[in-house]
Amino acid sequence: MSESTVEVDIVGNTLKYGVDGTIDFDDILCILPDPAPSQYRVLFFQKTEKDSDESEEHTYLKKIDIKSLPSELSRFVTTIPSHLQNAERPPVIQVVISTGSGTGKAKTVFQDALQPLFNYTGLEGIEVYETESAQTITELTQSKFINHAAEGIPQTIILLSGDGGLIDILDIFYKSKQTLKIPPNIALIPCGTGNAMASSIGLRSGPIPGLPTLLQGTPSPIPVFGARFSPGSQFVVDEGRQRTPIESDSDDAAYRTIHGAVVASWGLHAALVADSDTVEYRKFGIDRFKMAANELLYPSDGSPSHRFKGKITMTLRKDGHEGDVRREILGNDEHMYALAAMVPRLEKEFLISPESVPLSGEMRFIRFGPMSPEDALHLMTLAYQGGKHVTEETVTYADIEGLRIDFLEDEERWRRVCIDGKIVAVERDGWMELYKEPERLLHLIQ
Ligand SMILES: Nc1ncnc2c1ncn2[C@@H]1O[C@H](COP(=O)(O)OP(=O)(O)OP(=O)(O)O)[C@@H](O)[C@H]1O
Repeated sequence: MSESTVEVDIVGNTLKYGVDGTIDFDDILCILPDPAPSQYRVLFFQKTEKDSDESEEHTYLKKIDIKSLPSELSRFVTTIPSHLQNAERPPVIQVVISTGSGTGKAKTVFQDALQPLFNYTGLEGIEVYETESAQTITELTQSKFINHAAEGIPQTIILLSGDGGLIDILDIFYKSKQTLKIPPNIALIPCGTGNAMASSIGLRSGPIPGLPTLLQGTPSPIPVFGARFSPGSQFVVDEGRQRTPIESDSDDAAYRTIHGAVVASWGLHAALVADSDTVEYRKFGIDRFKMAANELLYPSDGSPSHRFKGKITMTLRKDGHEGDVRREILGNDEHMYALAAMVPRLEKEFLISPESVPLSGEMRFIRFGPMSPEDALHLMTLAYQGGKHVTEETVTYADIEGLRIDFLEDEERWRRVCIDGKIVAVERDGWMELYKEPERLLHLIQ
């Protein structure tokens, strides 16, 4: 790096270099010590302004090499973590670009920031995969990630996606019959719509969210829940037009299982996620959820919002008895919103479960019954205002060990549930049961 190292000055909270180079401290990703003595590499973000209607705004990762380290910059000095570089047991680094996530920015984020990060840090041999269909991540997990884990090969999977990518991976891991020797490390670069997991572990700030944590975070086990369905239940895919079977993870034909780490819901939440998962709605980014909610609360045919019918049974811990549980059936069979969450946030500002601690393994249940659209919207607004909805009398908020719903609906569209963004249509007279998985097979960099 020596041929192009520059002198720097610190003025306030900015680094000045060259003729008119300026870097705001907030735009510094990290400073890497160079193998050469007294040299450092500053990695920083630089935004290009949108100069015409056609061109998109980009945030690029750039670098300068500097001759000395002013003390004001010492807090940025970072060494490459062992989940990216390890002389003794080099990890396989795999990047997955989910081209269908969010509003389709994942590839741009990779080209503008992640690829330069690899170049500037000298990380080589990175395997990069782009999704070509909704099955790509599942196929990659079956053909690559599971085998590495079974062979004891350390691996880091960098996911440029929403929650969907994480869920595709974990479902295959939890259904695998292989003995898994080493959990993969998963790093999230949130590129989805809700990005519930990334929002919950605090990855949603900075010019490229997730990138600082990739460099400075450490792995933690991911708690996972299982959702068992009565055997005729199916995935809803292709904008609601098709149904696909749920792979069974056991020889037991009595149920089907899906795994998740974020949320299982029925009622308003599941219906709005399902209805808004179309190419048309996806163009609106995060607003697609509010638009679909509006249509459900104020149906355009003038009918009242739906009263979802089903019997809900909560499994609760008995006070003071570790491991002992009791079951409680809700007194009312009509519902508007029923949701179990393993994380506090479903979007950056949507705090559905303020008492949830991310990655703690707790599961919380949030439910309210049929009410006017205005009152329902008020509760949703409170959720955006620091999760205040949970103190309202109309809301049930409970720390649960499990949950069962027996659906009492004739029409399929009211039997749709959402598991971490995936939609399942439960069969008529069918049921869903949620439970906490005892094992932790994957690690998340946080
Ligand atoms: N090239 C592709 N063709 C078809 N489907 C794709 C493609 N790439 C990704 N997908 C699918 O698009 C969906 C995107 O899900 P993902 O969770 O990553 O984003 P999101 O739904 O926008 O965000 P979130 O779940 O955080 O709200 C997934 O079901 C994924 O399998």
